[in-house]
Amino acid sequence: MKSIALKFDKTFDFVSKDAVYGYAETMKKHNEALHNKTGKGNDFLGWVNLPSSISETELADYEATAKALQAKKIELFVVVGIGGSYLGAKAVVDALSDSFAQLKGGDKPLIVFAGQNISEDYLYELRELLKNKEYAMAVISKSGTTTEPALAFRLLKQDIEDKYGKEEAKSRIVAVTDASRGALRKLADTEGYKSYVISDDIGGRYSVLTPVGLLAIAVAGFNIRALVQGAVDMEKATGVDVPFEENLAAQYAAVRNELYKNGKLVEILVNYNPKLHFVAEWWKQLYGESEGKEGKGIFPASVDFTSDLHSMGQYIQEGERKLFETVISVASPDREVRIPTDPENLDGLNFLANKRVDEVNKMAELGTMIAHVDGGVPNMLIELPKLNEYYLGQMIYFFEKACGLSGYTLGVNPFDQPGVEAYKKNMFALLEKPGFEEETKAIKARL
Ligand SMILES: O=P(O)(O)OC[C@H]1O[C@](O)(CO)[C@@H](O)[C@@H]1O
Repeated sequence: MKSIALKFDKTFDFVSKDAVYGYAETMKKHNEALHNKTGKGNDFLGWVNLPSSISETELADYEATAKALQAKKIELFVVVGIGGSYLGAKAVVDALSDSFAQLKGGDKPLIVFAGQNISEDYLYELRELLKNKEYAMAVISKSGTTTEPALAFRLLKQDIEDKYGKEEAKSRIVAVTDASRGALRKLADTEGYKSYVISDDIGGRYSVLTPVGLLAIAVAGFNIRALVQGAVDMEKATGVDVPFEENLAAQYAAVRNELYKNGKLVEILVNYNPKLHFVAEWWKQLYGESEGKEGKGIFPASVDFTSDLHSMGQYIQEGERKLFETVISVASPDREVRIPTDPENLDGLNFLANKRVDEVNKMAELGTMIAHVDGGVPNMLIELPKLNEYYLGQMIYFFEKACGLSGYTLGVNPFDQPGVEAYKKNMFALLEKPGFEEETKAIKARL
């Protein structure tokens, strides 16, 4: 089986090859700390050996639940969750789905999301849609206390019970949450929902290969075994005994840290296939929450090319020189479209006649990389042979492992997110949540 590849020669105008390879020992040490659980945040390292420890029983269970829900002829599967409790599933499902699945329909349920925002319009419009659809639901929250999904689920739970009756609704709701803590665990146990446990040692942003991601991906009709197999193979390929020269995760972590040391403060994840848009959103949470702390960290940004070359391209080419790019490139598209010859050639495009659209896309990709490097933006390339479950599984684990290594190199704990509490505290104070009386007084005095 082929593997995803990492190319970073287009960073050597900015950082030296020697400096990058000079990280070999550091990366080995950090990789050992991840595997031996001796580094910061070592109570959140359940993801390190997760792929190889997913059992046949677990996979069969997710598949059976997905089948049982599909058997109800559901048109929609509503996934209620936010952050790591939604982005992984969204990333994989979008990457594998027909671009127009929402309009074309098909025999597999579409996945829609809720609880990933607090927009009243969004919730109203979703509830209107659900009135006329057959659907089921997963409510996913590791802590079981996150406001956004809890609020959405309060509304949607009532709707599904009104539509199907309490008993049938019960068989259409799956909860994914912590084993014992949190309001969602209590609710799921009291109501008797089918439920899955997110283990304590796996943080939300590292949870896509748990039921948090796998259930929805299976309901959407994709092959979770191939996804997990890709991750298993990448777990092996980035193990402690794999030398730096062969360890893609260690190399990626080294290059981005060396670029950061040399003033490249923003990393832009680039794709040339809009199906990868949410892979970048997932990656932004993974790296942003893991590294952005203690006044440090590369800012993770993303663009969809070539679309954004016509909006953000100017800035990337000539704006502040604090950027570097990591391009995700898919070697072969799934479909073939050739450009026809036009005898009149009024549009002047006959120089492209008989070429595949992907050839034009690839030349845009190559031309852009060269232009951006010339403009002072170092470029790395992650190549996926194809956009399928197996290579996505490889890429997910590659990014996770590299993130752990990168965070340790930066000197932070890549597995906590203390900064997220600040907005929550203010929101609760403003909403006068019981227990926040002092904060309410203090914040109101500032308004
Ligand atoms: O799964 P939960 O506990 O609802 O958390 C959702 C998201 O919220 C955060 O905890 C941030 O508040 C993320 O780390 C997490 O992915």
